[in-house]
Amino acid sequence: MDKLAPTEQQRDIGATLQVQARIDPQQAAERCRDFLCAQLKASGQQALVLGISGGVDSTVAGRLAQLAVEKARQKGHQATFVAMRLPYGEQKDEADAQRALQFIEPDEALSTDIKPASDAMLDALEAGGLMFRDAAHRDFVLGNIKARQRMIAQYAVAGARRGLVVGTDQAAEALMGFFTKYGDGACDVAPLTGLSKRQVRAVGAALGAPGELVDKVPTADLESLSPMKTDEEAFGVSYAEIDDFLEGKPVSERAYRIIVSTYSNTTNKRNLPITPV
Ligand SMILES: Nc1ncnc2c1ncn2[C@@H]1O[C@H](COP(=O)(O)OP(=O)(O)OC[C@H]2O[C@@H]([n+]3cccc(C(=O)O)c3)[C@H](O)[C@@H]2O)[C@@H](O)[C@H]1O
Ligand SMILES: Nc1ncnc2c1ncn2[C@@H]1O[C@H](COP(=O)(O)OP(=O)(O)OP(=O)(O)O)[C@@H](O)[C@H]1O
Ligand SMILES: [Mg+2]
Repeated sequence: MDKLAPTEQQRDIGATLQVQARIDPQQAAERCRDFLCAQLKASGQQALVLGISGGVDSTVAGRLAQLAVEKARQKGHQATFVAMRLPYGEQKDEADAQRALQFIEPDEALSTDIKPASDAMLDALEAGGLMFRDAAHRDFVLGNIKARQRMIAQYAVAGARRGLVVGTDQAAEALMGFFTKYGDGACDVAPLTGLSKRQVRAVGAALGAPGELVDKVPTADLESLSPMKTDEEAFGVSYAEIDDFLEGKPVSERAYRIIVSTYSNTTNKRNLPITPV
């Protein structure tokens, strides 16, 4: 299929999301690690906190966080990385999450099941009169409750340990608005900002992450009725096309149309709350 030459609008969006067409993965890894180390010191906090799902983004951000606290300690600062397993009941890819933890080697690993609290909130909303169109609608709303429950858990630990919550948002998710507002979108530091998905994978490979995690098919895995649903299924375009768009390369007309309209429809998710002044 014919591809469209990159447009000015495409270049503007790539620049807004701070994407570079090419990166040196080793240098990018060092930059992200040093960023986290510097923010820890500048904030006067003593810990980094991050949920580890078994997906590539948290594998990479988690290893960077561990390297950052090790560097901070070398410089004489008190610093700990707390990795959190936050499954909703039993997680289908738990083995990948354990593999990620083995690779990251966090100072500390905590595990909290978010199912009881998530289900209790949905039950209470329904008891209070909230109704849904159908089972799929209810399941989608519960998915965002799960993401926000993980946010609550991470901020509780950050509060308890004088920590900063690390976010895993990268340019592909930012472009598609593919995160839960104030759920996984909420964080204090976001080291993967500006990286396309393939660049995140390249940083993971440079860090020595296991191949099966580096190449793993991305899933938000929030919908109980569609477990392990792939992000690409939800988007209707592939990450390769999203990355090409971000890196200023030609993409198909269909991909261009979907990406630009999704970006436009999710503007509010990348902005601060709307105010009257
Ligand atoms: N125009 C506007 N101006 C200001 N605010 C606006 C707005 N339109 C909606 N809103 C607000 O935004 C809310 C909708 O945003 P939000 O609550 O985020 O919900 P929404 O974008 O509908 O759903 C989140 C999407 O992100 C995906 N996700 C979530 C978490 C993790 C991952 C992953 O990749 O791992 C993916 C998830 O599968 C789902 O497709 C509305 O309920 C409303 O409160
Ligand atoms: N089951 C989980 N346990 C712990 N943290 C989780 C879990 N699910 C999601 N998270 C947190 O939410 C973030 C957003 O999820 P997302 O799916 O975008 O990233 P990922 O799973 O790390 O990578 P990928 O997007 O490739 O699946 C994760 O990076 C992680 O910090
Ligand atoms: Mg995931």
